[in-house]
Amino acid sequence: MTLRISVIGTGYLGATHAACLAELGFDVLGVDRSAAKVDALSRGLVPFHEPGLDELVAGHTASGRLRFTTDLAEAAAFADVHFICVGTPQQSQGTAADLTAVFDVAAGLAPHLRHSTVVIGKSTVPVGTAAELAATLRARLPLGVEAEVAWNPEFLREGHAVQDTLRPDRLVFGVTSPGAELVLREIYAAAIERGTPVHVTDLATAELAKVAANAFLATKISFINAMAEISDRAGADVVALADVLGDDARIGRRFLDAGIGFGGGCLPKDIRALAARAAELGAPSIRALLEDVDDINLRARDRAADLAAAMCGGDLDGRRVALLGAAFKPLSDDVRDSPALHVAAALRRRGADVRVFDPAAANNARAVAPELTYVAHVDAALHDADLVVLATDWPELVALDPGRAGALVRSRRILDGRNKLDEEAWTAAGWAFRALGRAAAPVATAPVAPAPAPTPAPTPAPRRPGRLRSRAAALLR
Ligand SMILES: NC(=O)C1=CN([C@@H]2O[C@H](COP(=O)(O)OP(=O)(O)OC[C@H]3O[C@@H](n4cnc5c(N)ncnc54)[C@H](O)[C@@H]3O)[C@@H](O)[C@H]2O)C=CC1
Ligand SMILES: O=C(O)[C@H]1O[C@H](OP(=O)(O)OP(=O)(O)OC[C@H]2O[C@@H](n3ccc(=O)[nH]c3=O)[C@H](O)[C@@H]2O)[C@H](O)[C@@H](O)[C@@H]1O
Repeated sequence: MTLRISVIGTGYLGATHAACLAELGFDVLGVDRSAAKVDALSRGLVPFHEPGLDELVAGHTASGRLRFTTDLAEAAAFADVHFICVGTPQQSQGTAADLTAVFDVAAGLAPHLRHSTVVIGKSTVPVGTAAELAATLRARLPLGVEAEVAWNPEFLREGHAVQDTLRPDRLVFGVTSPGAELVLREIYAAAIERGTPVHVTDLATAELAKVAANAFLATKISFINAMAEISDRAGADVVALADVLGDDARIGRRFLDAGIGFGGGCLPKDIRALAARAAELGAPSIRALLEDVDDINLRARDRAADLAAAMCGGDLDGRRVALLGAAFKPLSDDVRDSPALHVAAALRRRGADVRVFDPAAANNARAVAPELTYVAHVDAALHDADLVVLATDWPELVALDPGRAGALVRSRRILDGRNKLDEEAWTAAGWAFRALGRAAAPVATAPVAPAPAPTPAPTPAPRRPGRLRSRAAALLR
């Protein structure tokens, strides 16, 4: 018999997870407290932008394998296994995670359960949450019914969510019994058969592995942004530097793109939540590290605003700025803690007339930053601009033609906030080009000590020079 699964919380994570479970052949019921979301999803419509998800949701709602409801009692009656995928945002007062939704779900589900089950947490939570959740469930279960809690953190990236869910690079099963492990192995049988590594851990390790992964990624980005800062001071090029680092297989090139830094619904809140949890647990080292990571990240946004002002002669008042991108990353309409919108707001505060274009995120951006001006086409943003800022590296924005763009603007100035544009092509088309960490050769502020007189090179043993060697020799003569 096919396993019947409920997925509680159908946002970016839950809607994707539910649709992919249906794709894998399970009968799935998605649950959300938002009636509007449930209504849209039930009609086969995905209320956010995620490549490939529309087809899955439309197909499986039509076939009846994927349904949605607002009713936890219906989920309790329907499913053998329940996934918790609700939001765990940053608390409105403070930096810790707000776990209200996770505990509300447990408290709301438990009294309706009529047969023993596994409740699998997928939301990102502070270490220790799963154990507390198990106690919350136990306290509300009907007599004779058992519910085991397992933790199965999710590592998908927005913009690649379907592919990451169907073909994960690793699976983490935080369990307290072999039975829960068996259930998880059945759910992920297709990926396991393909050879996906499975890490079976205790609950705490599973919870912590998730936030550690996000903390490491955030640290990598802030590390390269810190190097961008010193590169600007020293007249070095952070992109070339990242290429050098990236060729070391121990380091790797990914997540070393310097620019206006990381944002989104996860990395920023997850490092803050981990720092807060570390403080509670008396683990000061990770807390100190992550506070610095956060500071460096936010400073990158300010440095972009400073550079924009410097490019306009120090004063943005009355300048028209084309801000390209509003989403926190390309291929997404998510604007949660978006660096692009943060920079846009900073430029506006300095008096600039900012016109924002984004291929998918304008509506969401308008809802959180209604004071900005949004335009429906990139040309409308470029028209008469004194400065262009690339803030989100959407492929179509990275591929903009500098010649065509140059015909639309008032002044050919461009700030590449993502270090993704082809500098040579833009400068060849007459643009003043700047990017964070790629100083147009200022500034060694401290005097550099004079180099010691060279010791004479030993006379080389005579031998026939190769072609390259003789060219070098010619250059040196
Ligand atoms: N967005 C992503 O790429 C990933 C997110 N995560 C984690 O997954 C969790 C969810 O994140 P997102 O999907 O991005 O958030 P989201 O805000 O898009 O979705 C959360 C959903 O939960 C629903 N919800 C809230 N309280 C509820 C309740 N009491 N009962 C039923 N539904 C409720 C909301 O209406 C919303 O639809 C977070 O812990 C996040 O850190 C983990 C990996 C990837
Ligand atoms: O927990 C989560 O929700 C997810 O958070 C991130 O995924 P996501 O937020 O979708 O986006 P990323 O691709 O990680 O990018 C995050 C931010 O970092 C920025 N970034 C990324 C890479 C880089 O080199 N430089 C850089 O500034 C991006 O522009 C973006 O603003 C993680 O990559 C996922 O593994 C994780 O599951």
